[in-house]
Amino acid sequence: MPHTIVIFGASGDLTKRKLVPALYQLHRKGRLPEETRVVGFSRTEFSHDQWREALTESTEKFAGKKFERETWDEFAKSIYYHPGDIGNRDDFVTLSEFLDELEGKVESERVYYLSTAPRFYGPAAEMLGAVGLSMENNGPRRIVIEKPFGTDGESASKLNDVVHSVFNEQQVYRIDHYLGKETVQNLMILRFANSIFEPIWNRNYIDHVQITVAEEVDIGSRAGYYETSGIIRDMFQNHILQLLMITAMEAPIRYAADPVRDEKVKVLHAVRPMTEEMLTADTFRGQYDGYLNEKDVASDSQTATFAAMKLWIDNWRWQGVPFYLRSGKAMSCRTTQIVIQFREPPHMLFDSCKTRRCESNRLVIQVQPAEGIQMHFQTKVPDAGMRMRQTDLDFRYDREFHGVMPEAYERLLLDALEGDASLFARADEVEAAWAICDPILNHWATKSQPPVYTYERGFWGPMESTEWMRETGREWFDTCPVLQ
Ligand SMILES: NC(=O)C1=CN([C@@H]2O[C@H](COP(=O)(O)OP(=O)(O)OC[C@H]3O[C@@H](n4cnc5c(N)ncnc54)[C@H](OP(=O)(O)O)[C@@H]3O)[C@@H](O)[C@H]2O)C=CC1
Ligand SMILES: O=C1O[C@H](COP(=O)(O)O)[C@@H](O)[C@H](O)[C@H]1O
Repeated sequence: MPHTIVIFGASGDLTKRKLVPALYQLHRKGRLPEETRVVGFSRTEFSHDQWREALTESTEKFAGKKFERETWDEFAKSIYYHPGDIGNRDDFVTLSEFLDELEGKVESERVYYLSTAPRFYGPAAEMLGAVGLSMENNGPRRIVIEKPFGTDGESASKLNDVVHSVFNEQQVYRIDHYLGKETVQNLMILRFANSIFEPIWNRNYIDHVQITVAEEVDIGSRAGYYETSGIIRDMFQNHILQLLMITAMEAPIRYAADPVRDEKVKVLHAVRPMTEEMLTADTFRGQYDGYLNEKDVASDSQTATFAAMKLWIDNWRWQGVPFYLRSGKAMSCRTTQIVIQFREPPHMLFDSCKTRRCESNRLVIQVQPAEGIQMHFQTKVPDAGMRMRQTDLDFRYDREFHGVMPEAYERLLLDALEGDASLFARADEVEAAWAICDPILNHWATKSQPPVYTYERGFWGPMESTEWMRETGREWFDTCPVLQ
C-alpha cells in the first residue's frame, strides 16, 4: 500500500536537521515502503521545487558523507509542499484535496507528523479531525507527536483528551528519540535475549543503578525554550525515565507495542512517591556558571541545567536498590551511560582488598557516544602475589559491526510508517512520567526550594553533587568514554 507522511512544521529546524535526512537515509538503504511520499505543511510560501531545493541544501549538510546526489534526486521526486496555517480550517480542506489528488484516491497509509511548536499539537489534531483527515476509511491514519508532550501532568492529560477526541490511542505515536537509539533497544536485547544477566538483575546482586545523561553543550541559543523547560522537563520526564523503565522493567510476554509498554508503565507506577523529606534529601539541582549571562536568560533565573535524584522502585525485583539519575548541560563530556553496580563479595579472602576498598563488579552500558557495554571485574595482577586490579570485558559496536550507527529518527519514522508503536510512548506512560516529575518541579518552585548549586563548565555538575553521593557511601561513575 502507498504511504504518505505529512510533516507539519516543514520549514522548521527538526524537519531539515533530522526528519528529512532520516527519510532520505531510509530511501538510500531501500527501507522505505514502496511509493512513500513526503508532504510538507507550514506557512512559508514554498512551491514544491523551492522546498525540494531548500531540503537538498540542508540534507547535503546534515547527511554529510552519506549524501549521494543521484539517490537524493530520485528521492526528491516524491517530496511535495502544501503551504498552510494550522489555525486555518480552509488550509486543511485544501491539504485534504491535495493528498487525495496525490494518492489518486487509492487506499494509502498516512502519517501526520507534528513537528511544530507544542502549542499547536492540540489544534493541529483537532483540525485534522474537523476535515476528516483522521478517518480510516481509505487506509490507516496515524499521528506522530514530538516532544514535549505537555509541561506537566495536567497539560499532558488535557492534550491526551484533545488528541483522543480525534484519534484513538492505537493511531497515536508520541516520540521520544532516545527509544530510537540502537543502544537503548540493545538494552532490551541484552536483558531478554541472554540468559546470564536476568538471574542477577535484581536486589540480590545489585547494589544500585546510575543513569547519567551528560552533555558537553550548553543551552546554545535555546534560552526561550529552556527557561520555561529546565532539565527536568527537557531530559528527565522523557529520555531519562525511558532509560529507567527499560533498565527496570520485567520481561514483556512478547515484543509488541502493548506488552512492552504495559511493563514499562508498571515501573513508573512502582516508583515510590516522594514525600517532602525525600524531595529535600533526594533531589538536587544545579546551574552552570555563566548560564545567567546567556542571551534571554533572566538575571535571577533559578532554572536548573543540572539535576540529580534518587528514586526507589517498590517491587519485588528492586526493593532496597536506589536508582541515581542525573543529567546536565555544559558537563565534562557527552556521555549517556547506565551503570549497574553489583554488590561487594560477601567475604573477601585477599589481603589487598582488606586494607583498601576494592571496586565491585560493574556493568556499564554506554548508550552514546562510544556505544557498547563493559563488564568490570577484579583480575589478578601477574607476578604480584594476590594483588588485583579492576579490568573489563569490552564490547564496542564500532569494533564489532561495520558501518555507522543509524540516526534514531530513521528507526522511529520507519516504525511509524509501518505501524509499530513499540518504541513510542503511550498516553498513560507520559502521564505517569509527569506524576514523578511534577512533585519535584513543584517542590523546586516553592519558597522552601533547595539551593541551586553553581558548577563550572566542564565538570560533572556541582561539587556538592559528588558530596551528596558520597554521603550515601557511593561514588558517581565519572568517566568519559574513550572514542576510537
Ligand atoms: N529541533 C530539534 O532538535 C528538536 C525539536 N523537537 C520538537 O520538535 C518541534 C519542532 O521543533 P523545531 O523544528 O525546532 O521548531 P521550529 O521553530 O524550527 O519550527 C517550527 C515550525 O512550525 C511552523 N509553524 C509555526 N507556526 C505555524 C502555524 N501557525 N501553522 C503552520 N505551521 C507553523 C514553522 O513554519 P512557518 O513559520 O513557515 O509556518 C516551522 O516550520 C518542537 O515541538 C520541538 O520541541 C524535539 C526534539 C529536538
Ligand atoms: O530532547 C533533547 O535531547 C537532546 C539530547 O539528545 P541526544 O540525542 O543528543 O542525546 C538535548 O540536547 C536537548 O536539550 C533535548 O531537548
